[in-house]
Amino acid sequence: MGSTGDETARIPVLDISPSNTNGPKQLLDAATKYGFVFIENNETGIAVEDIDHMFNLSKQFFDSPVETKQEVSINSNKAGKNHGWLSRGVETLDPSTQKRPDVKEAFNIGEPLNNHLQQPLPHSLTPHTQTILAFQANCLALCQRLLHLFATALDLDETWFTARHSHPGKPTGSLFRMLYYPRLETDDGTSAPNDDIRAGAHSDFGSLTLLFQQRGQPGLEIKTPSGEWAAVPVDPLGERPSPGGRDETMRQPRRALPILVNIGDLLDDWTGGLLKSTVHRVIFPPGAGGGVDRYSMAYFCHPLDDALLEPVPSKLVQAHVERTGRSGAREGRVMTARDHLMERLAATYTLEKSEMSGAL
Ligand SMILES: O=C(O)CCC(=O)C(=O)O
Ligand SMILES: [Fe+2]
Repeated sequence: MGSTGDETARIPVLDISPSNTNGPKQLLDAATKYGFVFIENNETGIAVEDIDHMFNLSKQFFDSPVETKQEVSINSNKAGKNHGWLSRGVETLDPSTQKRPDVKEAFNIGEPLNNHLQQPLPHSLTPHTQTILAFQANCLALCQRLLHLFATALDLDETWFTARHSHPGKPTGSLFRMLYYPRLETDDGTSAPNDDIRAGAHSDFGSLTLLFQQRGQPGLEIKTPSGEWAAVPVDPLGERPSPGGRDETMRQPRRALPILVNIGDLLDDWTGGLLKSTVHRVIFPPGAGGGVDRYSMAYFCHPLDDALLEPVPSKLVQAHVERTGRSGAREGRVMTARDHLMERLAATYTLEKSEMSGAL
């Protein structure tokens, strides 16, 4: 499984507001070096109240009785494939090393079509449908902003990626996922890490992932090029000491946490590996962090189902493809984004021999 390093991952924190004219280049550099980047959650981001609201809804859902969650189970007839609630023990993200399934629950909500969700919500969430739709729309808008910056940095037509990720009435593979990792319960009341893991090592399937975390609930790690695991901070900016030495933080409005962004396998393949998808996992952190529940939310952004993974007409990408010999095509055939997703899901099904599994 690899040892947990003491290291904290050095992931850059970027300002992508229009006033930062170096934004596109800084974003491309981070994506090619680390595959992970924090985005300052300023006017270009998502309101902290909206994120808090979604975390409250998520907690409310995971706290609800198991029968309520069962109604929207991923295995129930009502929910479409990949959509719905995954109970603890259903998903094993790294079957090659894990003795036991991931210690987590998840609720997968597919991308709305024409502003309508394509699956039933549990009763506790139905009154909040508009809030959820608005949050998904905000996540998509942030991904589109990032894809626009990537196109600029790669010297492409600025809509090259965005046009392939969203079009009214057309389905995509995008998915919004609420995650709940219960704290570790041990017989003696300690929270010492054992063989259990919250989410096994994996890389994400799509183009970009946005990850929302909460203060005091660490656990995410990324694999560094040397093969060590490095902790991803929840708050890479930390609390800055006030000049007078007094703790001013209590009197100030709560600062929004930067949003974590990572590159998925599809964008890695599409760019011949120029943009890197990086392996990551979620652990019970040693010490106090392992003894607290962790809630996170991920938005997995995927292209339109029928988007062709044709060569990206950028000199930078083409030079990289020539070096690596990799492209979005299989045996010379240009795939669609949907083919790409199905190929990944099929590989995961075979590994796990379960009806539904795998990161999206
Ligand atoms: O919860 C997290 O921090 C990460 C979740 C994740 O990597 C995934 O669901 O793909
Ligand atoms: Fe992931």
